[in-house]
Order: sequence, then structure tokens, then C-alpha cells
Amino acid sequence: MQVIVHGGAGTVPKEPESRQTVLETAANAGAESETPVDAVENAIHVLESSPRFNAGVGGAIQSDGVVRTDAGIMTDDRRVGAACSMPGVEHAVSVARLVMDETPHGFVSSEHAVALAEAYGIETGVDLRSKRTREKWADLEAPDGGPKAQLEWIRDQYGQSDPDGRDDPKDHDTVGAVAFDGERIAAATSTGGRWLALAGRVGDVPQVGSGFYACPAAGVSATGAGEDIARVTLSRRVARHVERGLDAQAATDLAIEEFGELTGSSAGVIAIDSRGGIGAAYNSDAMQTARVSASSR
Ligand SMILES: NC(=O)C[C@H](N)C(=O)O
Repeated sequence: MQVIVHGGAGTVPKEPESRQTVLETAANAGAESETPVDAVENAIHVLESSPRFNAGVGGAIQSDGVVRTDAGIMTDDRRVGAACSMPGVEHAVSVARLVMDETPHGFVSSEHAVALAEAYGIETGVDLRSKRTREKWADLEAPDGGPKAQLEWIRDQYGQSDPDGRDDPKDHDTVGAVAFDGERIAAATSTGGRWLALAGRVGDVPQVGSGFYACPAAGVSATGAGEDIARVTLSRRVARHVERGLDAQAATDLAIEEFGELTGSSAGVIAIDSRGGIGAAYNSDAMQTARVSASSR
């Protein structure tokens, strides 16, 4: 099994070593799995459970102080599942997989996704705020009131990786994984979104072709400024470059170059192609990845 995972594209993290250790653990968990789809789910579970990443526990907070999680998963035969805007759901990737495996749909949202998760035994009602998230939120002096007041308040802060000048930004640490066993490919991405988005905002992560994609040619996971990633369907773009003959590294490089030219924004992508080529590219300051090729499976 070949596996690559990412821990988000953004600024240079303060403690890269400890994050790298979690990424390596996640990649190993993936490589020990039976199938590529198990591999991406298992790898992402590790990252969702770590408060160091913006997915599951430690996810970004929205304008009403609630962490809502999003995820998408896809396999090379174009089976796909996604779930979004879920308060209290640590393992968003498992809800996405549930949508793929158990429903005739591709995408289920908000309280209905949470209810579906609960009905199938996926844990809900988890407090996703880490200690740091709590402290940061307490400092922010959010307004009382509805969407208009919240929108006014976040207008200058949304998309800033360091809201209000605080350090330890959690804006960019979305997680993703791609796996290939020599025959089948799977890709998945999971996130808490971006700091101080309007309550209910959903980014690229659960949108097929934007935050994740898989087809016979390649599997892809993206991270970065979600609105901009969705505008150019970044993950599909990488896969298309592979379909036209590039290997995964050349395809991720080209897609990120195009993304920068088209949007002026920052993002990163990882990919594995059907010849076993692995690619990773980003135009932010940093994107940590870990990769494993286990010959035993
Ligand atoms: N950190 C991220 O990668 C954020 C994610 N792409 C989003 O916009 O929701």
C-alpha cells in the first residue's frame, strides 16, 4: 500500500516536529490497512483526533463559536460520499464514507448528517474545541446577534490565518490522505473549515472535485483557501493533468501553478497516480506531508 497524507497548507508551523510525528503515525495506520478506502479513513482518523490539526478535535471555530466539520471521500471507480457542517462530529471522514457506502446520495449536510452518523453508531456530541481553541475564542469578544452582526464582525478577520494578531493559527491545518494498493485508489479530506467563517459556511473540502477527487488515473486531496479551491475545482484539475499524461508530481506542480495564476491565492495538493507516482505541491509557505510505501500489501 502506498499512502501520502498532508496536514494542511499555510504558514510555517511552530512545532513542525510534533505535527510530523502525528502525520507519520497516520500514514503508517493507512499503510497497514486492508484496502485503499480503509487506508484513507484510518489515516484521517489519526489526524482528526489530534488537536494539532484543523479537523475533528481542534477544528476551526465559526462566527457563532461552534466547530463544524466537513469531509469527502472517493474511490477510483468514482464512488463518492461527503458530509458537511456537522457540530460535534470528530470523525467527519467516517460520515462521508457512510454516505458513500450506505446511501444512494453523494452529499448529506448539517443536522441530517449528524443524525445519520448517530443512527449508524458514529460518535456524535463530541466537544471539538481544544484548550487553545477555547482560550482563543474567549479572547475574541464575539458579538451577540444573528448572521448580520456576525458577518459584520468577521468581515475583516475571515481568511486571516492569525485572527486578531494571535499566534498559533489554526486556519490551514486541514488534513487529507491518498492511498493506492497497486490496483485501487482512494482519496479523502477532512476539515473544520477556516477560522471565523460565518456559521454554516462550507468550503471546498466536501465538494467533489474541489477538496478531493479520485478516478482511474489518480487520487487527490487539497488544502488551502476553500472558496478559491472550489472556483477552479483544484483536485479534479490535478486528476485531469494525470489523465492527459503527466505523473502525479508534474500534475500537482502544474495545477498549483495554474491555481496561483487564476486566483492569486494559496493552496496545496497531494496525489498518487495509477502508476504509483506520488506528488505534492503547494504555493503557501509550508505543507507538511508524510508518505509510506508498504511492500507487504
Ligand atoms: N485549511 C484548509 O485547508 C481550509 C479548507 N480548505 C476550507 O476552506 O475549508
